[in-house]
Order: sequence, then structure tokens, then C-alpha cells
Amino acid sequence: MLFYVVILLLGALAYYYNFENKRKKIREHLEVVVQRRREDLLKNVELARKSAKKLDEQRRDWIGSLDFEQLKGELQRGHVKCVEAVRAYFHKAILAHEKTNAITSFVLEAEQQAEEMDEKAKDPSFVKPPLFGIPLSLKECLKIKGYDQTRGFVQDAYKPATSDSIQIEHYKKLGLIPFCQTNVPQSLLSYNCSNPLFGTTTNPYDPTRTCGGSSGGEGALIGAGGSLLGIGTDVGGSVRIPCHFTGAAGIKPSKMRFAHRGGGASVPGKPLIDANDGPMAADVKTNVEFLRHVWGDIDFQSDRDPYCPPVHWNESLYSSEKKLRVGYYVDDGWFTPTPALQRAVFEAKRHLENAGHTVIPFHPPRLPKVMQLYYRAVCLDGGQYVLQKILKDLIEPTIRVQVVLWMIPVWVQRLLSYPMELVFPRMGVLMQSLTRDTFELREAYADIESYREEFVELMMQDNLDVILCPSSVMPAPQHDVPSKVLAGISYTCLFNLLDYGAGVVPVTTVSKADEEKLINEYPETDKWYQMTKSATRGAIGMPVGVQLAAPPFREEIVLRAMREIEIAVTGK
Ligand SMILES: CCCCCCCC/C=C\CCCCCCCC(=O)NCC(=O)O
Repeated sequence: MLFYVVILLLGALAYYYNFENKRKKIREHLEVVVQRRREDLLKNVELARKSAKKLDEQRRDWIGSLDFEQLKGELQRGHVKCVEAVRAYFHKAILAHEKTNAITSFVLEAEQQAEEMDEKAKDPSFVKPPLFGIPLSLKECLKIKGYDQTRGFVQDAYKPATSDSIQIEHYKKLGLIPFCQTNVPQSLLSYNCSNPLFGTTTNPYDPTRTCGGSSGGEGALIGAGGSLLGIGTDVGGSVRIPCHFTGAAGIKPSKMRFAHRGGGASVPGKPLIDANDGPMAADVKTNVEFLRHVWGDIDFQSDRDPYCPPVHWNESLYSSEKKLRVGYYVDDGWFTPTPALQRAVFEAKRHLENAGHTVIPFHPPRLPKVMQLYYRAVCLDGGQYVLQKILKDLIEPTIRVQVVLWMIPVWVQRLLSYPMELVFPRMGVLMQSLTRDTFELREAYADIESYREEFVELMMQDNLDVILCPSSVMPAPQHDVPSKVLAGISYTCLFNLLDYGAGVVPVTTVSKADEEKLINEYPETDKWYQMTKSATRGAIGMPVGVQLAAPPFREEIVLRAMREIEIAVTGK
């Protein structure tokens, strides 16, 4: 017996030694790659700076002071040249990058693309496309020719795309000029924004706090004024959470409203957890203008990807005079949001009511089940695809907790979930989420389908057009909190599970009264609540948005409600 135990221990030791040795070699190689990539980024930023300096300072500042609508008008009228817009935004993005570390690469070809467009515009018969010359920032994972899509994995550096995605082709056709790529968390499966290749992107309002993720670089850049319009992706909140954390506005449309052929994802092959790209900007108005033109011309994408239905921008939904019926909630029954987030929903409710809409209570059903189904379907192989990739890379410290969770075998998680339920019931629920086998996976898909039916039925019973709810559970926390408070995405991931269109609009900032309410009333009943409470302390002044959502192909209603709230909040 002793003999076998000794053999087993020796075997385990040899395995560990071998594993560590291999990891050490991988680490050494990857550290060299990181060094080289960071040096290349410094050179790339210097080239963008050189280009920006070609523009007279006064003119640069004037162009930089124009909002989206004004810049669009000046470019259309020929008062601003495309190359001037690109140089002005190189300058503004460098300033934002120096503040937040938001950029992973400037797209230096933007200058040449702009010059070519200016050349074409000299011909009096040339018809300018609707978004002529507007600089566009892109989340790093979006496929643009000549640039990497690493998703924060060092192993994927120096593997540039050989072509643009259909969507990028489309944006260029509409006149937009991609001018930079922005940072993401390693794997994209986090709502913070750190990776070992490019480091941590910070919140423009407070560097000790995250800008959110995974489209965090976009949030930071837009929040710091370095871009007028950017594109993110969202499989659990990655467009909406950074918007909420940085005071931006953005929308995740339902999956079929854009082409996906040839596009990448954090975890390929996870049907029913629907991801999509989505615009992000300083205001809702810009999102509307962008989508009006993209969807107005959606045949470009449908012709190249037959799985993208040619559903055009529906102006009559957006501009309708018919008053809306809105279902609202401030607490989903799974994770009570901090006071400022609840207040934001009540304020948005009041704005909608003042505009003549009917706003009634709505209760999203069975959120603990939703969380289980979401994690089950997002990590459909028990997290193995991402885990294997992470283990071949430098591991990002701020997502270590979730990496460790993925490493615990599913059967062990299940076993431990029962005692866990007694002391930390919500964690117990999540520990039962990852799949043991295909039987459970099929069951999860069937459950998601019936949950969708149930939700639609509930909305129909009350004749609801749109749902109003919090964007998250807290304002921007510190960088390591998202990986620890995994369950804090319930407000956003619900609408990925449902494949609804869902957007976030800024409404308020955290106030002193919110802080007092937090200290005196916010629950501390488990670790997640304790961490959320402590992360929210000292967040006075941080932006807070609300979320609106509607069933697929009704994104225009979501945008209408967002825009009405925006007008009530900002007066413009
Ligand atoms: C014991 C608990 C077991 C559960 C372990 C789960 C580990 C974490 C897995 C997934 C986290 C998902 C967070 C998603 C945040 C938003 C991500 C997003 O929208 N990404 C965009 C994209 O992928 O394109």
C-alpha cells in the first residue's frame, strides 16, 4: 500500500515539475514578446503624434471641440478635410491614452485613407458617403487588416489579420475611418480591462477604478474625449458595462442585426448566448445616427453574409408618436444594486413618465436559474477552451480568481456546492452552473429557449414595448473586483441570454446621499455584497447609467427610449 502511495506521490511531483518547467519556458518566451510589443506600441504612438503635429494647433483644437453632428456637417460641407479630422483625433486619442492606457495600436493607414478620400472629394461629381471622414475607434478584437486581434493573449501577438471583416468594410464604405484599436481584458470574458500584453486601462474619472470591460478601452477612450464613436462587442455586458462605468452611451443589438461571417469571438461555438458588436459614443444621438446609416444600408452586409437578414433601420419605430409601455425594475431578485443605481432607474422612470409614457413594475423571473443557464452556456465546455488558452499564456493577475474557478473540476465544484449553499447560497448556485456532460448542455439549451418564451409572454401580458432596469450592480469598482464579483453581471447577461437589443444611457453620478445610504442600508449578507459595498465606497462623482431593452429587431424602440431619457437629462 505504502509503495503505491509513494509511486503516486512521485508521479504527481514529476507531473508538477514538468508542468512548471514547461510554463517557465513559455513564460520566458512570452515576456520577450510583451517587451517587444510594448516597444512597438511606443513607436506607433510616436508616429501618430508626428502625424497629429502636421495640423496647426488652433485648427486641431477647434476640430477637436466639435461634437459628432458638427464634425459630420463640417466634413460634408468640405470645411474640414478628412485628414484634418484624423490628425485631430490622433492628438485627442494620444491625450486620452496617456491618461488611461486605452490604445493598443493607432491605425496609421488612417492618414492615407483620409488623404485618398479628400482627393476623391475634389471631383465635383463625387457624392460623399453619409459618415464621410469621421474617425472610428475599434475594440482590439475586431478584424482589421494588418493589425492583431489578440484578445489580450500574448501568444496571439504578431498575427495580423489579412483582411477587414465585413462590418469594417461596411463602415469604410459609409465613410468612417478606423484610426485606433482599444484595449480589452485577457480572454474578453471579464468586465474589467487588464491583460499581460498591454496592461491595465483605467477609468478616466478615477485611475484606481476600472473602465469596465470587455470593451473597456473604448469606454476609457470615449470617456476621456479621445474618440467620438467606437465599436465594442458584448456577450454579457461588454458594451453596456463600460458605458455605465465611464459615462458613455451604447447599445448591444440582437445578434442577427449584424453580419458575423469571418468574425472572431471570445469562445467560438456557443449558440444561444448571443454576442454582437455595438456602437459606443458620448451620447445616444451619435449611436442613432450611426445605426441609422449602417442599418439603412444593411444590404451591404446581408449580400456578403446570407445569415444576416436584410432588416433595415425602422424609422417609424424610432420616430413614432405612440406612447410607450415600459416595464421597470430596480432589483432583479439576485443581486441588489447599490443605491445610486436604483436612484438612476427611478429618475429615468420619472423622465419617461413626464414624456407621457406608461411605466409599470416588471419582475424578471427566476434570476438564479438565469445565472446558472448563462454560465453553463457561456462556458459550455466547462470553461476548458478559455482555460487551455490562458494556461499557455501569461496569466492576468486581475482575473486569477476566475481562472482558479475554471481549474476546479466540474464534479468537485458540484460536490462543494452543497455545503457552500449553506454558508454562501449565491456562490452555491454558481458552483452548480458548469456542465458535466452533453445531457446537461442540451437541457440548458432547452431551458434557455423556454425562458425566452416565458419572458416574451410576460411582456406581452402587460403589452410592454421596452424594459427599464439598472445597468449593473455598482458604479466602476477597483480593477480586481469584477473577477471576484462574477455574479455582478446579472443585469446585462440576462439580455444576452434573451438575445434582446439592450443599451445604456448615462443618467446621473453617485452622490453623497447615495454613499450614506450605501453605508447604512446596503446588505452585507455575503462576500459579494461585502465586496460590492466596499468597492462602491468613495465612488462619489462616478457616472451611473440605466439600461433599456426590447426583443430582437426592436432596437429602434430601445434607442428612442434612451434618447428621450438623454434629452430629459441633458436638455439636448
Ligand atoms: C464556481 C463558479 C463557476 C463559474 C465560473 C465562471 C467563470 C467566469 C466565466 C465567465 C465570465 C463571464 C463574464 C462576462 C463579462 C462580459 C463579457 C463580454 O461581454 N465579452 C464580450 C465578448 O466576449 O465579445
